[in-house]
Amino acid sequence: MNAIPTVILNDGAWFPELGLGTYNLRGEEGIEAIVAAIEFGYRLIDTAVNYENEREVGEAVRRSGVDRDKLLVTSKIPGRHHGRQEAIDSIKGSLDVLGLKRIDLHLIHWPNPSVGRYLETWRGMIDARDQGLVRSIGVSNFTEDQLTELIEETGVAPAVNQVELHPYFPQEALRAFHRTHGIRTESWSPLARRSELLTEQIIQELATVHDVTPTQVVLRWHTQLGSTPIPKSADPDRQRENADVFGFTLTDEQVAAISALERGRLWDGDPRTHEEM
Ligand SMILES: NC(=O)C1=CN([C@@H]2O[C@H](COP(=O)(O)OP(=O)(O)OC[C@H]3O[C@@H](n4cnc5c(N)ncnc54)[C@H](OP(=O)(O)O)[C@@H]3O)[C@@H](O)[C@H]2O)C=CC1
Ligand SMILES: O=C(O)C(=O)[C@@H](O)[C@H](O)C(=O)CO
Repeated sequence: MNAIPTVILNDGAWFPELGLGTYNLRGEEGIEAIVAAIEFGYRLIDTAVNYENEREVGEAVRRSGVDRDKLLVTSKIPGRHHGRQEAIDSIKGSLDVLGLKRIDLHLIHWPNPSVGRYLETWRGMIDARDQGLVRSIGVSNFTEDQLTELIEETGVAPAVNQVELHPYFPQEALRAFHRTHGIRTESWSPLARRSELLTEQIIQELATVHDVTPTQVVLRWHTQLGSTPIPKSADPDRQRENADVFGFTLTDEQVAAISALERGRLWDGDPRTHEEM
């Protein structure tokens, strides 16, 4: 298997082109699944306070035996912790539960615009970075307008915006905005949560053409768009399959044909209206 390549974020930190989602990976089985992924070469592990599995992620990092500096752990501030001091307290809480000295990338999980505290929260994230509690800071589910506000008010652009992105929802305009501002795109639900996406004719055809699996076609599409997908799998064979996508290249036409599957979000996760606490 080819190693997972890395890119450099706008703050100079390294960042893998593919990582592991951990939503619903909990308990001893969850720890074992995450350790297995690290053994296959995953270096980016995505968690959140609201996944209630930061303990498992921290334990997997320790158990893996891989040098801490070669692993990148992401966690996220939930809506109920919005606010400048609340953000710092939330990060300290995450560090405690993870049992780690540093979080590599911390995100505001959802902007929750009706609460109106994401800008204050962003100021707290900047403080936390300056205090060395986290290495990189970013956001999740932020729109262009919200990103613009953060940048104009603080002069600090998020390193990453983790958003819903898959062939049914390719987010072309938002990705272009990210490119202009040096923000790395990260794709959540990159496999569209194993919906009928994997049986779409174009995906099946390209899998045959490249002698890979449908999942690998989809994940390669993400990386060629310049986004970091974080597929979740509890199964070691599927984890290995998902990470092994750097040995073939889709043509520009093939990338465009996959993007043409666009039809919209998986569920009603529009961050202008959907809020999570
Ligand atoms: N910031 C945010 O608001 C959000 C962030 N996320 C993050 O993104 C991650 C990934 O998104 P998620 O919603 O989990 O969905 P994914 O698109 O990653 O799909 C996960 C599903 O696909 C299955 N699967 C994985 N690999 C394969 C494969 N090779 N072949 C067939 N089926 C496969 C998994 O099953 P199995 O485990 O059995 O393999 C699981 O049912 C989350 O885990 C979380 O970390 C997700 C949603 C919102
Ligand atoms: O997985 C995440 O990070 C989420 O934010 C989820 O809560 C997601 O919004 C979801 O699964 C809702 O059904």
